[in-house]
Amino acid sequence: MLHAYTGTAVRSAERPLLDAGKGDALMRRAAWGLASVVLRELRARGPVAGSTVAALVGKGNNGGDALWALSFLRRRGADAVAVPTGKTMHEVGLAALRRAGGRVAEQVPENATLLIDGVLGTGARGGWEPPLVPEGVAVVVACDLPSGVDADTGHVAGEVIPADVTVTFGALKTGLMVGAGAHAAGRVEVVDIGLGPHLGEPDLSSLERDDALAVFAPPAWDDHKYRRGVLGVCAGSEQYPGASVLVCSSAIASGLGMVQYAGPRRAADLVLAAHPEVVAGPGVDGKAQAWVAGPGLGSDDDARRRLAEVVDACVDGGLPLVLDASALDLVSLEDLGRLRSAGCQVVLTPHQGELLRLAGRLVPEMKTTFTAVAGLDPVAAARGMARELAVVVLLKGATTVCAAPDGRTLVQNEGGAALATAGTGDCLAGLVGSALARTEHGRPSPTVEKAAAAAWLHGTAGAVAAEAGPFGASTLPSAVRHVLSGR
Ligand SMILES: NC(=O)C1=CN([C@@H]2O[C@H](COP(=O)(O)OP(=O)(O)OC[C@H]3O[C@@H](n4cnc5c(N)ncnc54)[C@H](OP(=O)(O)O)[C@@H]3O)[C@@H](O)[C@H]2O)[C@@H](O)CC1
Ligand SMILES: Nc1ncnc2c1ncn2[C@@H]1O[C@H](COP(=O)(O)OP(=O)(O)O)[C@@H](O)[C@H]1O
Repeated sequence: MLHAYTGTAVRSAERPLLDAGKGDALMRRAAWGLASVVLRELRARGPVAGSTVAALVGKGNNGGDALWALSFLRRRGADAVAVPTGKTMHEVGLAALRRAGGRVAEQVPENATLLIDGVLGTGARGGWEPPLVPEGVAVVVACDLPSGVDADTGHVAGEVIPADVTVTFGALKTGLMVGAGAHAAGRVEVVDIGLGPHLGEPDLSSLERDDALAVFAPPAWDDHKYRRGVLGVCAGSEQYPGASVLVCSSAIASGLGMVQYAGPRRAADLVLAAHPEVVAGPGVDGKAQAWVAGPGLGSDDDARRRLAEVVDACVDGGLPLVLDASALDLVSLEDLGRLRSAGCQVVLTPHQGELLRLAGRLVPEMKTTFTAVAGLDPVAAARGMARELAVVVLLKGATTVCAAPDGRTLVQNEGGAALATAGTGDCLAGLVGSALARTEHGRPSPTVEKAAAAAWLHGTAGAVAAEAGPFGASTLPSAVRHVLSGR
């Protein structure tokens, strides 16, 4: 599991070391880490001696890191060129560069093969306008953060130079894990500068492969179908029958004992045609150990009745429930209160539009806040909703944010924009349901972690599917099987 800290927290962690007079040592350690990554990138492309490395240098400490890194690179024989973006540069760093034989230029030289972005780090406020990067630059390495990324949220207020690699100091920053910041950062490498004892609790985390696969573990040798997990699916309608197939297919592909479908004839027939193993009927009676409700349900009286039936079944059995799509427009505060009282784990899986509608209906006093933060700070939006409604919220988007009522938050970035196609959210709902329905043989995982594991599997399957070209949601379940087969 990866852990990230806000830029603010990292700055506070640096404070005792700065107060102890260790600022210069910290900077040199950070810069040496940056130079090491740059050397590796250069060596992968040819000899270091004789190559030209340029750095865009801001006036703060981020620029100081870049200047020191250039000085180390100059001593390895590279032509090291600082390009200031303001009137001043970090004095000690500049002196080090000059001592090493580096130079200062007004523009990035046309023959530069590698560019260090050392303009803004954790001290950035608002946006900036980067200069044009010459075409010959083969690699961009960001110093601490791509300049202009908000280290606390990942929001990019202005423009950004997309990095191939970001070398970040002290700890992963939240801004490198969320939204535009995660997208601009490229591959992220962390350089330890000794902040560990001062960092405290992480702001958020992200599941890695093994964490997610532990949730979707294979059955135990003596499992039977009911012990592996039975998922109830209340999805699809006469108008949107396909959603029922997508939810059931992805759940089956993730490895469950049984999928039970509750819905109208036309949708049930489609499900059975695709998966004769599904147990289908009009109502909720059966052996489900968790339910997914919502995809393709519609908004008519029948949808209301069907959702009410599932909520009753979950309340009666204390069963976990995933509410997605139409169900997010239908569920009431009273429903959520009853589920909570019955001890049910509840996961809401809105995209941004659904989150805003949900806020408007259920927490009108918070609507303005949610509208303000939803786009630029999805973590705050998901956390706010999870806290207000006392449920786990999985907020979909380029970064999927899973937040628990106590604030614990996991973010996943595995999928790409190829996932932005109708019905992939239905597949995700099936995977979240599967994570909640399955019997845990090892250490029990908190609900928020199960939701994040489903997001990891969904995103990774999306990436696998995209390798073969554009795809539709019905392709995802086979990619889910592919991912799980590579355990
Ligand atoms: N502390 C340490 O010992 C260590 C710190 N480390 C490094 O320091 C970095 C933080 O350094 P920092 O605090 O100097 O801030 P930094 O990100 O360089 O930028 C602030 C400068 O830019 C300016 N500015 C702000 N926004 C702007 C905008 N939109 N457009 C244009 N200008 C803008 C702002 O000027 P102002 O507007 O305030 O006059 C200020 O001068 C951190 O990311 C890491 O790389 C490592 O070496 C480890 C040890
Ligand atoms: N730009 C993107 N990058 C990565 N994933 C995305 C992007 N856009 C959408 N997704 C993912 O695609 C899925 C879409 O879900 P949703 O909007 O509910 O679709 P539907 O309701 O049609 O099934 C979500 O899992 C979301 O996180």
